[in-house]
Amino acid sequence: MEAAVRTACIPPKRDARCSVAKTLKHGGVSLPWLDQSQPRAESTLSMSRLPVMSSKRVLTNSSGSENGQDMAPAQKRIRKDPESAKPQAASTVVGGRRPPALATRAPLSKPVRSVGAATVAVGPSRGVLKSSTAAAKGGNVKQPVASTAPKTVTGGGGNTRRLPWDLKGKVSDMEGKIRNYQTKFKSVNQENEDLKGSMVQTQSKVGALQKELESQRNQISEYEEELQVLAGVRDELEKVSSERSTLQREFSNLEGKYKVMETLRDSQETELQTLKMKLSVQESTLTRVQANLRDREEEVRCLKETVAQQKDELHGGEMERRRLHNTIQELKGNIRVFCRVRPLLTGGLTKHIQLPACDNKLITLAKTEESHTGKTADTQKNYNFNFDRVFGPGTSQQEVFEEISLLVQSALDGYNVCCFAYGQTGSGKTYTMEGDEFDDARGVIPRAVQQIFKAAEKLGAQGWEFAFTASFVEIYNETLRDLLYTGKANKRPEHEIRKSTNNEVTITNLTYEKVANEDQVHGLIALANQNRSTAQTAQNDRSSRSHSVFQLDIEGVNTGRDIKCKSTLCLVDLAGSERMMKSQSQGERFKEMTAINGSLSNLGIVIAALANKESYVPYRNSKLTYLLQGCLGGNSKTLMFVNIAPETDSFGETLNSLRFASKVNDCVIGTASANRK
Ligand SMILES: Nc1ncnc2c1ncn2[C@@H]1O[C@H](COP(=O)(O)OP(=O)(O)OP(=O)(O)O)[C@@H](O)[C@H]1O
Repeated sequence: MEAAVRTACIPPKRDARCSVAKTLKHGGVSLPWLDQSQPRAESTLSMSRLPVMSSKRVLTNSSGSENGQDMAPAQKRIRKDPESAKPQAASTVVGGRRPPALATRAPLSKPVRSVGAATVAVGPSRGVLKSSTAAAKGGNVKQPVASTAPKTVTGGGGNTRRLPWDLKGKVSDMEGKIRNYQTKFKSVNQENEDLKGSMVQTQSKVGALQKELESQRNQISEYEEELQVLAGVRDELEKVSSERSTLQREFSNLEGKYKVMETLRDSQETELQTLKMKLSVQESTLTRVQANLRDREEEVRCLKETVAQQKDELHGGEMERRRLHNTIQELKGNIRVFCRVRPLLTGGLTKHIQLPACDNKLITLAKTEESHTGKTADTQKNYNFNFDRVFGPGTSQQEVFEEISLLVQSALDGYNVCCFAYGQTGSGKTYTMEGDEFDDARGVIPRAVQQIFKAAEKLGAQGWEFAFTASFVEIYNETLRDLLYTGKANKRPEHEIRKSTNNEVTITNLTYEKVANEDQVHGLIALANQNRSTAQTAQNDRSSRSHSVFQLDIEGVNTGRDIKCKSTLCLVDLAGSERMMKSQSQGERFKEMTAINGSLSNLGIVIAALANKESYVPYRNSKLTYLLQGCLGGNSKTLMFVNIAPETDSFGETLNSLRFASKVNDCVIGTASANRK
């Protein structure tokens, strides 16, 4: 019933406000909260209810939710900017648009009718509603409703209305309402003050909270910094941890190695012990050996003394050998002649000639002479020649060399030695001097060279050192030609024989090749043969018409005994000695034969002059004698091979050669003396 009365007394908000305003204007009563000229009162009213409504209700409607979370942002906005919230609320009310909105939104929360007359004043705020309700409960709201009951008319819907004429009643109602509103206004003001107070408190709390928040933020930033530091520390720790694990792995590896090393050390210690034992055994052995060694050293010292004595004796023996050797050579004569008969090459013997009878030193050349008259029998004429040695046709190269090897030995003892082969063309001069390349057929030159180097090596043990220089020269038509020349043919130099102040004969521009062994000499002989064959191609059979002279200069030094020796081994293959008449030479050949015969007859003249001890020896009459001057003089040992051919048609030349050789053989060229210092 009371609710019904309250509902009847409360008009729709807008209508009621307008009707009250009209009534008051008409009645001359001034209501400050309705007057447009009193914005302060309305503003105050608005502040008391609208901010709450606008913040809470609007948020509720817009989101459709009333929970605290949705409200929180709005509340925060109000707290942050409370001043800005006031005009908003005020403008909402002043614009006069808020009430319809409230009326429209009212059904979303609670039915308007349940609020009763307090709906306009309270609005949707629960706090205000509670206050209004509390005010109503206080009895202020209910008062004007019951006093005019007799003068009200109840409509079909149950509402009570005053009769139109009951103005007093209406005024009374309005006054009741005014009182009611004033009471509400007061309570709202009070509530507003309370809210202000609480807002100030809240603001101070907010400030405190902000400070606290700031300090919290600072602390957070400190914590963050600390966190960063700690993150760094954590990284460091992680690094250290990984390093630690690496170190642990290395450590475990090292442990493994250490164990292996320990095992190795143990085995080596064992080995060391064994070695120590062996060492002690060895040391005792060494002591014994050292004692033995001292004994042996003493023995060696004694032996060395003996060796030295024996060396002295050997040297004395060597000197004695040389002296005796020289004596023998002197007894044999310083110029000796060997005759060698070449074997028959082609045909057999004719009935008119016999092979020369050879008997060591005798050769008999026999010739059967036919009786021209026919009355007497054919007569045989023998030509006997004595030489130092006669080699028959069957004599080997080795046998021939054995006879002259003593002479070759003299070259190492410091004597000049000259060996030359004389004879007609084809009699075997080259065969005797050079021979064939096969071992058995090797001639005097290769065998002499071999002997020289072997003997030099043996003498090396007695302190001798030898140096050898080889040269090979050809004399053709009284012209010298270097057989060891290796340059261009058109640039061959000319050569002259020179004699130094110490009577040494040299040839200008000649190749003097230092040789140290037998093979090198063989190489030079091969080169000389090549040079001779080249010349021979240009001029047929030239070698037969030229003299070839191989010279080996020997220098020996015995430093220990301060002895030096110097000598020349001269080996000569003479040109063919056939007579000019037989050859019936003409032109170039005549010139050749003239040169050959001139040099060969001059050789005979020189030998004869030496034999006769003539004051003048015509060495310079031919290149051959000039070149061989050192080897033909008093300080030399000379050997002449006279080579003869056994054929019938060579009889005359053979006889001629034997006669020439016989003259040489009769010469006694004085006593040779060794060239020693
Ligand atoms: N003792 C010998 N035993 C075998 N063969 C020989 C003997 N002597 C010479 N001959 C041979 O006789 C030939 C002529 O000999 P060689 O050429 O030595 O004569 P040469 O006197 O040097 O002639 P040239 O004056 O023309 O040089 C050669 O074929 C050679 O091999």
